[in-house]
Amino acid sequence: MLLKVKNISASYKNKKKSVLQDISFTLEMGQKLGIVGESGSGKSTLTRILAGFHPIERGEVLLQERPVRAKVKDRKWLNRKVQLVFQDSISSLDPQQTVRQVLEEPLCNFFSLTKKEREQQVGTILEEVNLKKDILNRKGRTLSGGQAQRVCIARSLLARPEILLCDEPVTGLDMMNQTRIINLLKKIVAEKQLAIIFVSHDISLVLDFCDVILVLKDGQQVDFFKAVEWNHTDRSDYTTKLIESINLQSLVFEMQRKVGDRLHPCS
Ligand SMILES: Nc1ncnc2c1ncn2[C@@H]1O[C@H](COP(=O)(O)OP(=O)(O)OP(=O)(O)O)[C@@H](O)[C@H]1O
Repeated sequence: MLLKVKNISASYKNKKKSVLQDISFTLEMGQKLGIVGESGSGKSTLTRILAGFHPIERGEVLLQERPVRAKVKDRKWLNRKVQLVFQDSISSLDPQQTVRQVLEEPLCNFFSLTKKEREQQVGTILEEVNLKKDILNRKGRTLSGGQAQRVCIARSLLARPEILLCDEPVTGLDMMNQTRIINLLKKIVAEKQLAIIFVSHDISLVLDFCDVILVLKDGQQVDFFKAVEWNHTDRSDYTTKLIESINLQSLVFEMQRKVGDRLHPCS
């Protein structure tokens, strides 16, 4: 078991009620977990907890059996194991840094490598995320949204994380770039030994991309199910409404394609 979240609750100082109540799920290596829910349902709070940025009130989170806590002394350990990719990729890049500096940072922070080894790893990761080498001397603010998101994904992967935590990673990108980033993330999980947690308000995207889905509503877990079992009858009314709200034709097509891919992985 890679990650175990057991009956956690969380709140903010200025809020009377817990903003997350009794959340439980597990995540295995290589799995893609989607967290879906409307605005204010607690998705970002949950991701902050998993990355060790927000404390829990009750319950526990175990990453490879070790408790995840919002403590400074656990910061370095968690920073490498759980890497974050945000929606607003351009503003998560330091405007003063070149892409080369951005990509070398995790290598310097987490590993003892020679300059040549760092250059090799940066070169390899650029190829993996489909970026050309000439991007290395450019600064974050000169990049397009799609390029900036690829740089952020590359930076995260260089830390060799166990979990890539993507919070609305394609929101704000045009359709073409959304598809490219989703395909890139699919390729990454298929090739590397890691798990992805993909946070989105868009259930059709999550059903297409993820293996298991956690649905949140007002801080409560209303469903946790396998994506291929999306049409089972024991879904909550809320999840059923969410699913009904998307274009059913395209969903059936996507699910058939997904099941087909699993049955015939080489075709
Ligand atoms: N820093 C904060 N201080 C106080 N309350 C907060 C804070 N951040 C979030 N909240 C509250 O916690 C609840 C959950 O918010 P959260 O941002 O986790 O939801 P979300 O599902 O990620 O929403 P969105 O999709 O809009 O980002 C909301 O009621 C929100 O108002």
